[in-house]
Amino acid sequence: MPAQKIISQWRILQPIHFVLGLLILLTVSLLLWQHYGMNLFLRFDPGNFNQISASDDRDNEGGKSIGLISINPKYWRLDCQLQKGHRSPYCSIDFDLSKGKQGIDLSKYTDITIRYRYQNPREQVNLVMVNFNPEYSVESDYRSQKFTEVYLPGVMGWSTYTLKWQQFNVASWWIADKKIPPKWTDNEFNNIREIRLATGLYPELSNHQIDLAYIEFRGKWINNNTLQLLLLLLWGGTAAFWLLSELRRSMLALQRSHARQKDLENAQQHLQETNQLLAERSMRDPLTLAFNREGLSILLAKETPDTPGSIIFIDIDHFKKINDHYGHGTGDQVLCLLVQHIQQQIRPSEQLIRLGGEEFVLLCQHSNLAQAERLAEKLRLWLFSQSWPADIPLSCSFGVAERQKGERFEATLHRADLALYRAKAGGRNRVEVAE
Ligand SMILES: Nc1nc2c(ncn2[C@@H]2O[C@H](COP(=O)(O)OP(=O)(O)OP(=O)(O)O)[C@@H](O)[C@H]2O)c(=O)[nH]1
Repeated sequence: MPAQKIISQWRILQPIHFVLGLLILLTVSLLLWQHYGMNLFLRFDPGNFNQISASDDRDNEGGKSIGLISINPKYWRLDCQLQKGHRSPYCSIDFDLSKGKQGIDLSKYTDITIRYRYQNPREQVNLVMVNFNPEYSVESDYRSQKFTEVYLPGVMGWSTYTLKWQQFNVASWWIADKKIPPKWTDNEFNNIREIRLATGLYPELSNHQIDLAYIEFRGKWINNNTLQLLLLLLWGGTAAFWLLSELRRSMLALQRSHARQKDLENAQQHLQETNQLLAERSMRDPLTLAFNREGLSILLAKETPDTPGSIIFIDIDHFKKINDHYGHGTGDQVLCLLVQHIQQQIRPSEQLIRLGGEEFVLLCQHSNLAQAERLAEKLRLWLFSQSWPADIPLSCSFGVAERQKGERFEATLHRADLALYRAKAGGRNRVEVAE
């Protein structure tokens, strides 16, 4: 595969893929390390431990048993004469683990291995962990410490047993004697001050001999449960972080998309307004801003031949002379002014159209002939009374026609034009009504 292709394939990977890869690698490494390494080990044997002694029931409730310890290179030997006297005669090998007042935390170990032999196979041995906890223990009372024990079979030959802490039980005599509340009756191994290997329950009152080669403790720096919790937190934390960042990314994308949509809407609205403006402009005469012929046809498109109303044809008298005497610019000013004056006098429903040159038409949709004539007369007087550029004496002629039922607009316009013609012919500055 060419290098280019490999690089382009790597590029499609996102940070989350690298994080996932890293997590998987870390998880597998931790699991393997925990399984094959992270070992904790503690061993007591005659070669490495000498804080050992024998104890028995003498000086205690009338006990008369005698326990003696001897040390061989490979094991400790307890010789014990059990004798009647104590309610439960015993001898034991005691491991003193306390340094000052501090014991050893054995709870981090999971496997306890013991190797021993017992000359009397009908008996049991009693392995006891003695834990000090100020909640229920006092320094002055040895028996106030918690006694957690397990019973193992007496075996003739060397035997090795591996135990778990769950196989130990808090001694029932200790709970009963000390009236221990239930919350302190669970196993505890975090401050072990002494380990004892003693003769069992109700032993035969005779000579006993127990040889102990070693006691070993094995465990892991991180136990299974802690490791599982750690991995759970690692994966859960990463997943939560990833979900939150994805959520944030989606929200930002949504915000961006909303902003884009808003921009589009604004642009669309602007376009619509521009279109409307352009359409509006195309309907208007650019000089006077009255409707033009295009505007007229759009206005008429909304009408039917049955739409009632009247038309007033307006024409400036002798406009050519104004142009000739005062110039085309003044003529333009007069046209604009004329439109402004007419707009002031008409209703919103009445529309003024410049047909061309100095010819205008006023559409009066709601007026009959008499009303339109009155309006034409009013406009004539109004325009005649206005002052015009260069004090031009300006007058207009008007031709009025009412739309007949079913009559086309052009026909009405023609009749109004004829009336206008008559107004011109009749001396101008007057209103004529169509027949
Ligand atoms: N200033 C100016 N003059 C225009 C415009 N359009 C047309 N005209 C002029 O308007 C004049 C119209 O003249 P005529 O049709 O003879 O009409 P008139 O002089 O008003 O005479 P009567 O209508 O008979 O009273 C012409 O001189 C045109 O050049 C325009 O947009 N601006």
